[in-house]
Parts: sequence; C-alpha cells; structure tokens
Amino acid sequence: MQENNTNGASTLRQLGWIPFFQQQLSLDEWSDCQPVRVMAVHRSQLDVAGEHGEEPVLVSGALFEDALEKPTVGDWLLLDRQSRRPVRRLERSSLFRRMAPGARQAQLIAANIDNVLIVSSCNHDFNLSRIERYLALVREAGCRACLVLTKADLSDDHEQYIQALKKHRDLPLLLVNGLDPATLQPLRDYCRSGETVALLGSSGVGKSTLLNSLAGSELAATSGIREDDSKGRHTTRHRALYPIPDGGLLLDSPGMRELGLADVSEGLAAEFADIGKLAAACRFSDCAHESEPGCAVQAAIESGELDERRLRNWQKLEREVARNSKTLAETRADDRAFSQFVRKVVQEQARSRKGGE
Ligand SMILES: Nc1nc2c(ncn2[C@@H]2O[C@H](COP(=O)(O)OP(=O)(O)OP(=O)(O)O)[C@@H](O)[C@H]2O)c(=O)[nH]1
Ligand SMILES: [Zn+2]
Repeated sequence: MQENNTNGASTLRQLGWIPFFQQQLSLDEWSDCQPVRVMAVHRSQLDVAGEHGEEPVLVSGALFEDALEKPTVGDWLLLDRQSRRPVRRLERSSLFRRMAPGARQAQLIAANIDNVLIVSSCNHDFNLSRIERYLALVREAGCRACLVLTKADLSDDHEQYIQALKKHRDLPLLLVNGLDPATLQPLRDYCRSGETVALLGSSGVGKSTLLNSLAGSELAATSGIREDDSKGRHTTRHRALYPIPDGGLLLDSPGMRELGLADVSEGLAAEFADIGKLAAACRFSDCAHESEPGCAVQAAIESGELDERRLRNWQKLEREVARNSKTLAETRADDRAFSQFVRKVVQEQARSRKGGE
C-alpha cells in the first residue's frame, strides 16, 4: 500500500475492510487495536497492511495453535496499537482450503476472497469438468464466481463454449483476449476498489497474463524473474495479495494452482444440486445410478436433460471428497489420541512429583 495515503479509513476500505469485519470489534478493541490485512505469510512472520502502510508481524505459536486458526493470506487481524503484536484474528467471510497431493491435513490457501475468476481458454484446453470442480470449491468457500474465457482471439466459434456453459447462466461470463488490454475493461469491473479477487484455472489458460495485465508492472516486477541477483541472493519478496492500480486486490498464490478437494461436500452438493434433486426421486435410496430400475438420474440422461459426463464428474468428485474426508478424520483422531497421550504423561509426571515430595 502507498505510505503517503493519509486517509486511514479509505486505505482500509481499499484493503477490503467492510462492515462485516468492523462489526466484530468491541469498543475496547476499537481503542486498543488496529485492524490489518495479511498480505503474505512466511514461516514465522506475516506481512500485514493497515492504515499506516505495511509492517512485518511476528506470530507466536500460542495464539494460533490450531492449524485452522492460523492466519492465512487475506485474513484480518487485530494488532495491539502499542506492542504491534496480534491480539486475534477476525471471523472470515470466505475461506479456501486444499488437500495438497499426499498430504494428511487440509492446508489454508486464502481467506476473505470476494470473487473468483474461473479462467478457461477458447481452445482444446477448455474443460467443463474442471470448471465444475472449481465451482464446487468456490461454493464451499462462500464467495462469488465469474467465468472468464481467454484466448477469444484464437477461436471463430465462441458459441460452442458459451453453449457448454449454459448450465451456469447464473454466473457472469466474459470473453477476453488477455494480450489485448482493451478487451479487459469488463474484467476490471470485477476487480473494483475494496474487492479481493482470485484466479482459478489450469496451467496455460492465461492466468499470469491476466494478472499482469490487471495488476500492471508491480506484479510483473515481483514475479520470479529476479529470484537470484548477481550476488546469488533472493531479491524478490514473496507476497500473495497485490493491489491493482485504481482497483482491488489480486491474489496470486501457488496454492491456488493445484487445488485438491478437501472436505467440500456442501460445495459439491450446491454445484450439483440438479443431480441431487434427481437422485432423491430414484426408487432406491441407495441407488448407484447405474442400471437400477426406477433410476431418475439415468432417465434424465436418456431424455437428454442430464449430460452423462456431468454425472461421471460428480461421482468422481464425490469419491475424491470421501477419500480426503476420511484422511482428514483419521488425522484428527490421531491428533486427539496424541494430545490425550501427552496430557496423561504430564498428569502422571505431576502425580509422581507430588508423591516424591
Ligand atoms: N492468443 C492469446 N494468447 C494468450 C492469451 N492469454 C494468454 N495467452 C498466452 O498463453 C500462454 C500461457 O499464458 P499464461 O498466462 O502463462 O498461463 P497461466 O494460466 O498463467 O499458466 P501457468 O503459469 O502454467 O498456470 C502464454 O504464451 C500467453 O502469452 C489470449 O487471450 N490470447
Ligand atoms: Zn438412481
């Protein structure tokens, strides 16, 4: 953020400060604390921004012990005005988590994202099943989405892509050429001042191109290019939230690039509500929607109402969520067992100390 902005309230608004966060502060907190937004997360330090510009903040373990409580990019924290230490984290308006490949715990990616641009390209990379996966994540996270079709300049037949997205008419759909800034104006409207925007899309669809066009030189200058300078030291500072000139904030986090579905069963149910409704009309409550008699889902496929691909994708994502939820539940159970074990050892030590006195 610019240091020369003397109007604190307007700086906070540009950072995404809205009544939802303001209402969470007590009167005492208003006088003793300052709200700041987490712009980047490092091992033991956060870069935060507030009405007085940016500052580093050290995080000590005790305050945020639970993995879910830990501050992530986009979080709002209250800092003690004097000590500059975090007092607490404010409740989140949205949260992105992911199951990293091979991981046993969900990892926090970003919080308080307002709008997600789901980016696909007008070529052979276009993949409806992947868009459905992203939408399940967005619905679980609790934010808005906008569909962006890039590389509009490479196709004469935009209609096929628009048709493929007809089930998602409730979402804004934008056709752009990422290399032509003139076509990006409608997209800028989704990155208004105070809005925090993230991009989701597979490799090569043009996310970095959009990021650079929207955020301008700042982002380009901080991308990995200058990673090593002549002295072999890191000169780039890794950050994740970038202010867009005259606009909101853009999230650029490697974590957003590979999003395994963690426990997103609600988001999945919301995205595939049509199949859920059909399934409720199947004759058997445990219908697998394969060849059971009285299957309303198969009937909808036969009548052309439902695309078989969409059913298969839903089944695949359901399996992925079930698998990951099981892993998460096991990890939680292991953690609980370990804490109980530690507590028991501590109690026994205390008891034997008492006995020895
Ligand atoms: N013709 C055309 N090319 C584009 C457009 N958007 C991006 N490209 C090109 O597509 C290639 C990939 O774009 P990137 O922006 O690097 O894609 P990405 O989604 O960031 O890819 P990852 O970094 O791998 O996730 C680059 O060569 C871009 O110049 C577009 O709208 N039209
Ligand atoms: Zn069925």
